Amino acid sequence: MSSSPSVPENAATRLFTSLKHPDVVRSARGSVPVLGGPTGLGTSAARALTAVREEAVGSVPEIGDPERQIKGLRCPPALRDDRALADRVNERLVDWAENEIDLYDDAGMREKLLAFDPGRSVMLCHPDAVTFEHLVAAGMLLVGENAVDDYFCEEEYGGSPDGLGARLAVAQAAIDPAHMPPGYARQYEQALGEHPALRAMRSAMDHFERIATPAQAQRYRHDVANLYLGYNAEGACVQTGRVPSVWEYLVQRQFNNFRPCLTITDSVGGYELPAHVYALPDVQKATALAGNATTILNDLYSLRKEMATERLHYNLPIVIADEEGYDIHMAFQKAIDVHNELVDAFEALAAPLAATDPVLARYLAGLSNWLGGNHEWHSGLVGTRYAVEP
Ligand SMILES: CC(C)=CCC/C(C)=C(\C)COP(=O)(O)OP(=O)(O)O
Ligand SMILES: [Mg+2]
Repeated sequence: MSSSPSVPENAATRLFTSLKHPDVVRSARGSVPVLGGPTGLGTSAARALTAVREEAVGSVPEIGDPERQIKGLRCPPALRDDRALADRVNERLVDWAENEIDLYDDAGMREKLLAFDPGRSVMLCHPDAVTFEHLVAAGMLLVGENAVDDYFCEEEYGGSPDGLGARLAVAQAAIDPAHMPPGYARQYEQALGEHPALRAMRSAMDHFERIATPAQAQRYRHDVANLYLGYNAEGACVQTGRVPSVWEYLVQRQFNNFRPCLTITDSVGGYELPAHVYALPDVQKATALAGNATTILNDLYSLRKEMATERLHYNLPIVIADEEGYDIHMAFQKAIDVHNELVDAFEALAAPLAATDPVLARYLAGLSNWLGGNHEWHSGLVGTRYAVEP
């Protein structure tokens, strides 16, 4: 059964409401809208996008606990918080992971998944999700992506940098079918069915393809291939014990990035940013800036957890400390500045871009929503998974 989640009234939802033009807001399976030049809607979209940060805090004051947030971090506010909706999504995801995927073979699977709280992540990051099923599809991808990380990259479930590239190529083939003669194809099919992370990604992709157009599904595959390129870069650093320079780390982190989660915003919202608009250099730049900001935010919130491990700590403050000779506290402050510069650059670019095209305005607001939602999700896990100080 599906139902439309409630979305609080604020700057971003006014933006979405103002964009409900029949030519631009269609079901994800509908035809691609033809885009015109700048419109009156576009101009108001740009104003509303800029206003998301300034106005929405006032209209949704109950979201976010300053005590759990990193001081000095500038980020758009989350636009809604609906624990009951998050729980419903979690329930579906746990049922899927336990009964369809058999995701983790240890006894604590349910607790592990609930502690990770993927339902709250997608509820917060996609306040304009068009139906409950769209949120579930986003949640399955999130769980699958983390399963690949757990099983193939991290040590907890046998992951390691050794041989990582070969395993990630097969992981990509779980969402991007390989084509070969039938005799070999049977072995490939069997391999996909035998590994929990591969089963998860394949099933999640099936669900996603029900809410996405072929171009949106292909966008996702491309972003995940880049994610795996980034996992390989991290694996190489861990394997050789080499701390990259700051610029090189930022290059690697642009691939090893939350980007695949952000760029499904239109699919989850039930509309499509056309491929030729998505491909524009400034749209790519805005998307990268948003993805980089929200990924560096993860570095800040997860620093303490990551410093507690034995392996090389792949994290911006660590890299800054190594390059600049700072102590970790100074490096943490500098990494906050990097995050804030990325957010500012995203917003400075997004506002004029939004004025050019109402569908693009909605997509950019969706990226902004993801930044705010992801910040709230991370700070909500402070005390369990994350911390506010190094
Ligand atoms: C969900 C997804 C697409 C993740 C890809 C990128 C990624 C693994 C992160 C941005 C988070 O990195 P990290 O491994 O540091 O995660 P935790 O800090 O352990 O949550
Ligand atoms: Mg981290």
